[in-house]
Amino acid sequence: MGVGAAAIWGLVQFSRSERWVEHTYEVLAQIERVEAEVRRAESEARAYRLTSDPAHYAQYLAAAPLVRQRADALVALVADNPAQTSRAHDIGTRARLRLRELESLIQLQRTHGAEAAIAATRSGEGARLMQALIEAESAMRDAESELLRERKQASDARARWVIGIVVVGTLLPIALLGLLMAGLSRENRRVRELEREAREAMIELERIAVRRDRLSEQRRILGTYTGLLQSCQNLGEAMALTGRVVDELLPDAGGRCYVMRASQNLVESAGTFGSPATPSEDLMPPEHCWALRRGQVHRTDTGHTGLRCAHVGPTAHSDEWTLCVPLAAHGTTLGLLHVSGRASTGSDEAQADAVESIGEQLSQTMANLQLRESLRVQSLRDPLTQLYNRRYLEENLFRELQRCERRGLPLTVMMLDVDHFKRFNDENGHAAGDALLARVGEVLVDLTRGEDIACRYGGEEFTIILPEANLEVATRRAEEIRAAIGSLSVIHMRRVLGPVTVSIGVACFPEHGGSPERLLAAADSALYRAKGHGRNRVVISAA
Ligand SMILES: Nc1nc2c(ncn2[C@@H]2O[C@H](COP(=O)(O)OP(=O)(O)OP(=O)(O)O)[C@@H](O)[C@H]2O)c(=O)[nH]1
Repeated sequence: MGVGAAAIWGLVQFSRSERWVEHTYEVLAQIERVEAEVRRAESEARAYRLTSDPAHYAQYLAAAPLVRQRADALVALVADNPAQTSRAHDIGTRARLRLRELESLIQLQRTHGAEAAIAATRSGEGARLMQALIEAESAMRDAESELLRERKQASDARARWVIGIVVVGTLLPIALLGLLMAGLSRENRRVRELEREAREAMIELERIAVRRDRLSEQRRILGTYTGLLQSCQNLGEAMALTGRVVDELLPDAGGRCYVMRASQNLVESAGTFGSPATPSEDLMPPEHCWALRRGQVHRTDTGHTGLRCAHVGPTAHSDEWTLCVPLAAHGTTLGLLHVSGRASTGSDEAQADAVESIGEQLSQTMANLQLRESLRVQSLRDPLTQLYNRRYLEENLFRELQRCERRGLPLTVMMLDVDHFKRFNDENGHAAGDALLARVGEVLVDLTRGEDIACRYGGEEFTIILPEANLEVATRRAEEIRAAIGSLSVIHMRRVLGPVTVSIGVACFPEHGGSPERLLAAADSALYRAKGHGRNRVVISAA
């Protein structure tokens, strides 16, 4: 706005200066016109003097008033400048003087002839008057030229000022516009940055919400798992449940649950689940797994530099990860939980943590189940021979008998007693007697089938139930047992003990009895008879 006003003011001033310059030129032109008219009148007067042609006289008469007019116009033109007005008056006066001298010459010619007029010119008066006029004109012209110079300078200065104003007026808005644009661009960038940060914050929030939902879902699954785990009756159930839960938590991964054998020298797969990214051995020594060696969780993937376990197959995918969680409780290694998957399927640290929690829960459960199992075994087995005890025998004989009866199958009971065991004890010591009984127990396990039930009935007396075995088969088996025990050589305290013999009584369902009591009594009676007939023999019930 200010720049515009200054520019307009500058233009007005410039135009005013220019008008003054034009005015100066006008003044100079007017001086020339005055002189030109004077010279025209002078020329016509001279021509008339020389030719006496009235046409020239008429021309002179026409030129003379113009001289006065031009001189008056010159005075009017410089009316604003007193010095120049005075000079203009001087020019007018001298021009009129020159005209008057010409007129006097013309009158002289008209009255005395051309010769007289020509003679009059020789006085030089005309040349002096003309010279005076030229000098007056020159003085005025010089003064006007000085004015012209000053006015041109003023005009140029104003022109420069206007140009300056215009340039400033043009560049300033451009500069301001540039600054404004830079500010806007900065603001725009800031807004975009804020938008980006807001977007990232939203994405992070969503991620956190998804993670929170996933974690609460994991907690729910783990809570249910822990509850169900406590109700598992055996290791098989616990392993199957664990497989299902790991599958639920890591649907794109898979693996195996392993159980440590009682010998502690092999870890055996007890169940598989999901789709593992890489296979893992069924049966392996514990040394094949870094987690079992070190007793701590072992991971391999791009973020973990852990060594690959020997039980895991070769890498099939670049984004593959493996996780081995040792299952241990009370300082005893119970097994291993092994999972493998691929990072691209979205499994994360939280899921790995969940698998570790599963490992901890499972370890506790395995320890409890093993404890329960050992208590159960203890309550059912004889600790010296590891054979079933009498309580177990009585419970199962009834059940097996019913099963065989329902299916129309035979069942045989053998009663076995070590001959002269008292003497053996007396000669070799009670500990040697124990060693012998334990060895006899092993023979009985070796020579019976899985479904047969070998028990220590009490003392040096054993009972074997052979479901589905008839008298003939059972007698053959009894002979084999008798022969095997007869050829035993037991080494105790670096001494070879024995040999010993056994007597066996055999009773068969349905021939010798239909109830557990009757069968046991029949077998015992047969054993008694075997003893009576000299021992080291098999006697079939006579009932
Ligand atoms: N070392 C040991 N001895 C036992 C155990 N249970 C019972 N005995 C002994 O076994 C012996 C059984 O002796 P007896 O019943 O007289 O029978 P036996 O000497 O084998 O004679 P026969 O049966 O007639 O051939 C007793 O001396 C018991 O002390 C045991 O767990 N360990």
